[in-house]
Amino acid sequence: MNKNLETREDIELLVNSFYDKVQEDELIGYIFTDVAQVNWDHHLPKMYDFWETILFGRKGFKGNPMEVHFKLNKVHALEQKHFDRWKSIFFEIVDEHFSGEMALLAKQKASSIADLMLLKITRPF
Ligand code: HEM
Repeated sequence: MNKNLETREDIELLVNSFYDKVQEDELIGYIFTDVAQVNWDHHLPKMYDFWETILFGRKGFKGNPMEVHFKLNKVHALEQKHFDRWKSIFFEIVDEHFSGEMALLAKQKASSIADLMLLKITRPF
């Protein structure tokens, strides 16, 4: 039985492991490393804040994820297959480290945000 997802440290572990795996992925890794040339020192803390806000309701995240991905899509088309892979890596990493209600919630939230993002990107009206 894995541990519950309950602290900032847990989120840091989740986010770090997730993006380690994302960067190595042959289908979506290059979008982060080559296309967007993500500055990880900047992006990772932002993602800790994002997930703390989503899961624990703590104020802290400032950003506009829909806008960021909308712009990214103009540089490199983001398609269903990319979001499917994003979700499957996220699910895998959550399940590798955590169990319990928060782990389930993290997967549900990730999934619904990903689906909404793809919908907005493909039908921007
Ligand atoms: C294939 C799918 C995706 C790709 C390729 C992608 C890629 C990116 C990239 C390149 C950035 C900008 C990083 C930077 O330079 O600072 C970013 C930011 C971000 N992404 Fe994604 N992303 C994807 C899906 C998602 C999903 C499903 C979520 C949420 C569940 C998400 C949440 C975020 C957030 C919160 C930010 C920060 C936004 C901000 O700065 O306001 N991404 N993403």
